[in-house]
Amino acid sequence: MSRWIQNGDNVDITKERKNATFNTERMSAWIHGGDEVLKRRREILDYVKSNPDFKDPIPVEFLSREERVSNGTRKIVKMTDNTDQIDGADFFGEGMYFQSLVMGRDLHPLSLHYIMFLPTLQGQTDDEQLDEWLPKAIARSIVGTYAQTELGHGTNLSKLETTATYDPSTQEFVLHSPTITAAKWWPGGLGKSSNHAIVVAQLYTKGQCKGPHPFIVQLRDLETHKPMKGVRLGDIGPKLGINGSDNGFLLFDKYRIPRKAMLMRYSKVQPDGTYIAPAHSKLGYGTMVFVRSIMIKDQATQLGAAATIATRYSAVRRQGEPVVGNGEIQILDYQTQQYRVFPQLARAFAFLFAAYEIRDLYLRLTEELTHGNTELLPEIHALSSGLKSVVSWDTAQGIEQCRLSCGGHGYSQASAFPEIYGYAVGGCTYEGENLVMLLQVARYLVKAAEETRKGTSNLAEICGYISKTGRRTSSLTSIANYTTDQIIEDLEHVARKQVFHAYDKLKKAQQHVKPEDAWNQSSVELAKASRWHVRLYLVKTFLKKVDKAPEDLKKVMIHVARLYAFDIISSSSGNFLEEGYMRPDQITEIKEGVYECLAKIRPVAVSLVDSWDYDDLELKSVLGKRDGNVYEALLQWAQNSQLNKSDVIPTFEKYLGPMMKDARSKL
Ligand SMILES: CCCCCCCCCCCCCCCCCCCCC/C=C/C(=O)SCCNC(=O)CCNC(=O)[C@H](O)C(C)(C)COP(=O)(O)OP(=O)(O)OC[C@H]1O[C@@H](n2cnc3c(N)ncnc32)[C@H](O)[C@@H]1OP(=O)(O)O
Ligand SMILES: Cc1cc2nc3c(=O)[nH]c(=O)nc-3n(C[C@H](O)[C@H](O)[C@H](O)COP(=O)(O)OP(=O)(O)OC[C@H]3O[C@@H](n4cnc5c(N)ncnc54)[C@H](O)[C@@H]3O)c2cc1C
Repeated sequence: MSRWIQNGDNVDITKERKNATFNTERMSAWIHGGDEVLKRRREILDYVKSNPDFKDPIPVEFLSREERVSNGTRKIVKMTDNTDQIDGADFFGEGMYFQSLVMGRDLHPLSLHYIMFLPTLQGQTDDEQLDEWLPKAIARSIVGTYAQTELGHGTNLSKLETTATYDPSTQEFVLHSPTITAAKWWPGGLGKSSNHAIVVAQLYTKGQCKGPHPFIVQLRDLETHKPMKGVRLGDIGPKLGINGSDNGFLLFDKYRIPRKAMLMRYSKVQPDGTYIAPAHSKLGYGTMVFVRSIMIKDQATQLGAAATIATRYSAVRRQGEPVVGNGEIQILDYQTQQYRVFPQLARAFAFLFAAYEIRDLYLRLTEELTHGNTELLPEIHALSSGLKSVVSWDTAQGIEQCRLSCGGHGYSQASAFPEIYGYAVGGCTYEGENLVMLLQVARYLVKAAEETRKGTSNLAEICGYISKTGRRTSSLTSIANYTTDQIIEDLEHVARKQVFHAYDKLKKAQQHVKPEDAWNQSSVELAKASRWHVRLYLVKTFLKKVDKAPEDLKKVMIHVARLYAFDIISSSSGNFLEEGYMRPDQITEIKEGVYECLAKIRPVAVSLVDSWDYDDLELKSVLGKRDGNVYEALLQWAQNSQLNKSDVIPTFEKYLGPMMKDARSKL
């Protein structure tokens, strides 16, 4: 039974909760990593709810840009005054939850300080630099961002234009933006809030360019907060989402910084200008790998929120009367509605469980790097890049499906969908544009294919399927007997086939054209191979997690996990039918499997979304309210509109009034 049934809740949603075949508390604990984690979430929630400093004056949708930045800044300062309320070391868990409750989806002027500035200091400084900068950054006596992208270059770091030229006579670097396209553009919090930044610039020493390197740079005076001489910066204006964040631009005019401003854990420049290269050329990209890994949980949380809103609303919304006279039915009863919403819920779970895996892998990498071992780097780069791309894309599409499933009310900002979408879809672009990152995965897969073809393969577990000899036809007989192993075998077949298809295309093209043209001409197929590789990983991870679940939870979650897999197969049936691997009747079976899963999930859908443990404070959606009383809440929400401050607005007196008066006088 759910703990959420209260007097005054909408009757339909109450009835749904009574249908639960499992304990939502147990399910929540399983989803979030155990009873203790759940208990801590509740404590953090209670703390946030009880603190008036974290309240918004009105829903943020009604605030202007300046008010959003100001309100966000006020809250994040209060929030970070109170980090003793959470386990600071558990950024992925308690940190992200705390900030999500307090800050919502607007981001804020300290986002980059915590997500990239601090992690770069931790990951890229030598001991002396760490001692100098980390305490200041933790104490927030300085606020920093991560300034890498430029107007002219985002993806291709090797062509960044900002230069850092070493001058041994003064032991300083001279930072310079030689062109307009060299202007740093996008960094969060850069416009008006940060007084420091990690600036990624082309390092020149002894007349040679050594490629992009990170520097810690003071941008504003610590007392007046005015830009330093030689530094020009500002806000880049409103965006599709995250308008509480002052993303900014930055130009340098021969701005001098000390030699020790170059972060020297891996690469070094000695006082005489001698350059010492890092053990692995991509170690300097470590913070991006970190963010790509934490993004997976963030995206899963956004898609889970969208699915929760759509499911709860679909339980209380009644529309259509299939049997005339029997009254309108809950829209959740329509199979088409279930087909639209439940796969999004299944995806959100798949992404969350993958997020746990990538977190563990990232922690292993950090540990290995402390021993100077970089072996895991290519694997985690490929996996985090691939997950980031597939997850953020599916999340954006999924949020939109959830929005559409709520009809007209989904289009209102009251639903929270515009906020959720605007926030989450940025993830398709930042930390590496999705297609570019898929092509990074492809480089890894091409190597695995090459190894396999040479017969010398000793592949990492994650791409072990590439060297397997699979079946020529699917062993699926009936959906009821379709086992986890068979599902994985079938997905492995398609992933492997696409990897070799792309690989062979590339090799063939290489015989006729230059390597870069061959790559370009094969890139659509290569990106497809990457997507299949990631989907396979997601399905495996999800099924593995459910396999280990306690029996009472497994009974429910198995349908969700199978829906995730069947939805992938049925919506790409062409790939499975190719060369007769599957027969049309097998695809029909899988489609029936989808419908069966929808029917199994239907009665417990509300309880399943309750198990995600979103509080109304976190959802920030009128449609997704736990009590289901959406109509009263919509009417109340609309009262916040600035236009409702008076019955007759000045614009009427100015334009519409005279127009109508004039027309009346002519009749
Ligand atoms: C405790 C207190 C708590 C307080 C709480 C506060 C709470 C704070 C808030 C928390 C909120 C949580 C929510 C989190 C998510 C939301 C975040 C939103 C913020 C968004 C911020 C965005 C920032 C940015 O976007 S920064 C800019 C990012 N830019 C990019 O990603 C650029 C993409 N380009 C690249 O990465 C590269 O250029 C690349 C990889 C495309 C090509 O690089 P290259 O150097 O040209 O290399 P290439 O020749 O292609 O390849 C050579 C070789 O190297 C391999 N490679 C490349 N990269 C890596 C790597 N990183 N690691 C390992 N190997 C790598 C590549 O694969 C090649 O290998 P081979 O094939 O073997 O040759
Ligand atoms: C919300 C948001 C927040 C951000 N925050 C920060 C920040 O804090 N700090 C920071 O430094 N940056 C930040 N960025 C910038 C972000 O990292 C870049 O936008 C991103 O890396 C993509 O680079 P780009 O914009 O130059 O796109 P481009 O690289 O110009 O991409 C444009 C198109 O070209 C394609 N393309 C490019 N290269 C290739 C290739 N090699 N092969 C095939 N196709 C290619 C892409 O797929 C894409 O379709 C942020 C961006 C956003 C949207």
